Amino acid sequence: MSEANGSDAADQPTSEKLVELAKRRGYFFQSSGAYGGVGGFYTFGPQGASLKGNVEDAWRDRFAVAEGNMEIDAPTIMPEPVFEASGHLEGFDDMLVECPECGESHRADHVVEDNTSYEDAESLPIPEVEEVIAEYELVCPSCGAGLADQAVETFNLMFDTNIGPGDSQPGYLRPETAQGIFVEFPRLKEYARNQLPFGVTQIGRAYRNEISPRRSIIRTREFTQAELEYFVDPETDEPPLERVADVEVRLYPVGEQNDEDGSEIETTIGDAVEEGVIADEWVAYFLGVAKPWYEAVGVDMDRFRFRQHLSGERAHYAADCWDAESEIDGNWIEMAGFANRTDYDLSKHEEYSEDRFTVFKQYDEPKTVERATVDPDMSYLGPEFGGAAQEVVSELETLAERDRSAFEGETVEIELEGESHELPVEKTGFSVDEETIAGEHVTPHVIEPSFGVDRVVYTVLHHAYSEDEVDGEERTYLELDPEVAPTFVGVFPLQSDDELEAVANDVVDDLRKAGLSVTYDDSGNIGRRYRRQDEVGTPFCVTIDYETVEAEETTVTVRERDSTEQKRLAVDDLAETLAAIRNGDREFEAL
Ligand SMILES: Nc1ncnc2c1ncn2[C@@H]1O[C@H](COP(=O)(O)OP(=O)(O)OP(=O)(O)O)[C@@H](O)[C@H]1O
Repeated sequence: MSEANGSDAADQPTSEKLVELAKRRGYFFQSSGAYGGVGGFYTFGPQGASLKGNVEDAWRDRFAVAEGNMEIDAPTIMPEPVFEASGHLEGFDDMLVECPECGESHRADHVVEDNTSYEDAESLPIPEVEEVIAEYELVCPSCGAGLADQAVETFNLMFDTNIGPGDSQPGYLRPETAQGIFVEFPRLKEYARNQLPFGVTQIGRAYRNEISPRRSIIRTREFTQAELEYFVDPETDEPPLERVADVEVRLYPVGEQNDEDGSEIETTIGDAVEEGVIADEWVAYFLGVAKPWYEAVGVDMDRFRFRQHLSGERAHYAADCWDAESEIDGNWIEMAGFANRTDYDLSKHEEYSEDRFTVFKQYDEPKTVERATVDPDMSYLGPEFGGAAQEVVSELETLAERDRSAFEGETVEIELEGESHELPVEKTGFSVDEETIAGEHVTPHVIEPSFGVDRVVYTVLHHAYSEDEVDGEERTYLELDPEVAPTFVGVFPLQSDDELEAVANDVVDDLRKAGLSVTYDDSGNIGRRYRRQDEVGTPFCVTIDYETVEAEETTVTVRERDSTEQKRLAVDDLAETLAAIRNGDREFEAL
C-alpha cells in the first residue's frame, strides 16, 4: 500500500480545483455533511454515480463479457472463519502512529515515505520504522508535534460486526470482493462444468478502516472494487498472449531491469515477456488487456504506467505483482493490482472449511498407478501402544504414501511425539497394489486483476480537467470520453418562449429515444448554460433558437465541448447523427 512519488513537480491545485468542481457539479462530496461529515466516506452525486456506473459497465464489457467470464454478486458481510482462513484476521494490518499532542492517528509508513527518501516503508519491521521516525525527527502531519517517542503499532483494517443478536457469531465487512468469489468456488466450478481455465468477476463494495483516509476518493473507508479471479491449471493452461503481444506499455520494473536512469521502459507485452521483465505470463496477459481499457475510459496514457511491486510489498504467496498507476499532481497512485495468487486462497479454504476447493481433472486415458497401503495388525498395536495405537496407524499410512522404502527392511521406524519407535514390518500389513485412476484433483492457481473503481473515476476526472479561454473568458471543462461522460448532450431553448420550449422538449424526447443521455436546461443565459455543461463534461449542446422555428427547414445549433465549434444540423437527422458520433461511427468535425 504505497504511493510512489512521481518525477514531475507537484501541481497540487488541480486536485483541489477538481474536488471543488466535483462537489459543485454533483460528482462526489463527503458524506453525512449535515452531521459534520465523517472521514473516508463519500457520496457520488448524480453525475458521479452515472460516471461510475459507466466505468463499471465498461469494465464488465471488457473483463466479464468479452473474456467469457462469469459475474457474481456476493454479500459484503461474511462470517469470521472466512477471514481466519484468508489470513485477514491475522495479518491485514497497517502501521499506526498516534500524535501525542492532537491525538490524530497516522499511517506510520506514509509519514516516513512522505518525508524521507524511503519508497517502501510498509515492508520495514516496526522497530525500524520507529528508528527512522526518531532519526529524521518526523512530526505529526496535522499539528507538527514530534513523533520521535511514539510507539508504532499494528492496526487491523477490517470493520467488525455481529451477525444476529448477541455476539456469538462475529462477522466482518469484506476488505476485498475476492473472498466472496473464493468461498463459493465449490459451486462456481460446477457452473464452469469443472473445466479449467475459467474466470469469475465481481463489482462491489469493499471496506477498510483506513488509519488516515486522504486525497478525497483515492483512499476511503468504503470503496468499489472490480475484481476478476481467473482459475487456471498451473501445469497445462497458458494465456492467449498473442492477442496482446503488440500492446505497447510503459513499465517501471524493480532492480536491474530499469533502464539506465533507473526509470521506466517502453516496450510491448510480447517483448516484456520474452525478455523476462514480466515473469508471469498470465499477469502479462491481463496487463495487455487492461492498458487499452484504461485508455478507452479516458486515462491519459502519458500519465499511466505499470509498476512492479518491490519484494517487501508483495503478498507472501505472490511471485510477481504489478500495479497499474496513474500520475496525479506529480504523485503516482495505484489504480489496480495484478497478481498470481497461486493456490494460496483455495488451499486455505479447503483446509479451514468442510468443502473441496479442487477441480477433478480427467485424464485422456485412465492411468495405472502403484499405490502403497498399510493394514496394521491391531491385536499387536493395541497392547503395544495403548491409546496411541490410532496415531501409529496414521503415521504408518503417511509413511507408506511418502516413502515406501521405509518398509524394505525387517522393521519400520516411526516417530510419536518426538520419540522414535520400531515395529516389525510384518505387523504393518504393508503392500503395494496396482490401481487404475481416471484423473486427479487439482487445486487451481488464481490470477487476479483487482481494480479500484473510485480511483479510476478520480483519475479520469483529473486527467480530463482542462482550462482554456473562450471569447476572452476563462473556462473550465472536463474533456471526458463520450463513452463514460454522464450526460452526452444538453438541450437548451435559447430563451424562455413557449414555441422554443415545445421544440426543445420534442428534441429531448427524440434524443432519449435514440438511447442518448440528455439534460434539459432552460435557466440562465445561454453562455452560462454552456459553461455549466462544460464543467460537467457534456460532449455536445443543442440550442433551439428563432431560426429553428422560423426557417423553412428546422435546424438547431450543435456545439462541441472541446473546440466550442458550432454547426447547424437538421432536426430530423439530429438523433441519428449524435448517436453515430457517440458510437464512434462519425466525427463532428467532418459533418
Ligand atoms: N482505501 C481505499 N480506497 C479506495 N480504493 C482502494 C482502497 N484500498 C484499495 N483500493 C483499490 O483496490 C485496489 C486493489 O486493492 P489492493 O488490496 O491491491 O490495494 P492496496 O495495495 O492495499 O492499496 P493501497 O496500497 O493504496 O492501500 C487498489 O488498486 C485500489 O484501486
